[in-house]
Amino acid sequence: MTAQIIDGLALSKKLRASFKEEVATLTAQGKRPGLAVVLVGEDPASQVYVRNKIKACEDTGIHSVLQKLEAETTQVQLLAHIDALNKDPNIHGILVQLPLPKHIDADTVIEAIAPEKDVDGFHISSAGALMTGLPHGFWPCTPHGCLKMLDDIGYELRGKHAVVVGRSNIVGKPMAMMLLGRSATVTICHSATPDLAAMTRQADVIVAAVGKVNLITADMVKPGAVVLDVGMNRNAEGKLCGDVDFDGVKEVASWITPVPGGVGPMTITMLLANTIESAKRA
Ligand SMILES: Nc1nc2c(c(=O)[nH]1)N[C@@H](CN(C=O)c1ccc(C(=O)N[C@@H](CCC(=O)O)C(=O)O)cc1)CN2
Repeated sequence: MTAQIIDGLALSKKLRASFKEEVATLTAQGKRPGLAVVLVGEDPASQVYVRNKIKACEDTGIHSVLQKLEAETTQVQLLAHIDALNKDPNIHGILVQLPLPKHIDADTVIEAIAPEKDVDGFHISSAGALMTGLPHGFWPCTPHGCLKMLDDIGYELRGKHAVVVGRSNIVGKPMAMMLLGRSATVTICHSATPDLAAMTRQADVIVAAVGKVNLITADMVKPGAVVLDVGMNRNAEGKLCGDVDFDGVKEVASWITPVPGGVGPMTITMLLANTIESAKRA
């Protein structure tokens, strides 16, 4: 079996076209969605992601503001920027690009964002809403993008076994909650899981979100499983790749996401969706 590709670029294009129409309608009603992106320092990958986010806003008609702060910015200064954005009526979403420089505590910064503008879905209020199934807050963009991809291929999660590899607050934990919300049986694996392959071999759906090249190989995948690759790594040749050995696993899986062109673009697409939703709620 050769897996079918879940094309995150194509799905993003389709969704963003519908967002463009929605934004035009909101703008005509005087409710143009606005996103503020805050980047501290000069991490090269973060610069690319931030640029892509601003470009996606421009393409969709969303008002965007990029605040580039130098790496030496203090936590107090950053918190003052966030406070100003919290009070800005033209801004419906605030995003602080991660990772932050080591002298800044990311948790403190995330908690300073007004929950109603937390379009990254990282605030404790959004996390609590996801955990309890309440309809306020926002869902984190990367796992939400994964769920959208499963919906797009018409995959029914109810009763399926999903194995999430990775337990970060950004991907692993919220992904597990979203899958649970769809009545999947969910296993979360991490660095202390003794036999990862024994777990993944039982999975109907694997979400790999660790940041390790070739962590998931063909022998670890049940024939016909759906494999979503959230990893964003560089291999020994400097080529962008995920956590999954794509060439091997595609011969076993039924569906698979590529890197690049899979989950990554969907992260930005769901950020746009959250920003629009925030403007609608305002
Ligand atoms: N505040 C946030 N920080 C970070 C998040 C986040 O959701 N919010 N996630 C990641 C980085 N990220 C978004 O910020 C992100 C990563 C990758 C992509 C993407 O489209 N990747 C492309 C390849 C891009 C390239 O050529 O380098 C792909 O997979 O096709 C988008 C967003 C950590 N920080």
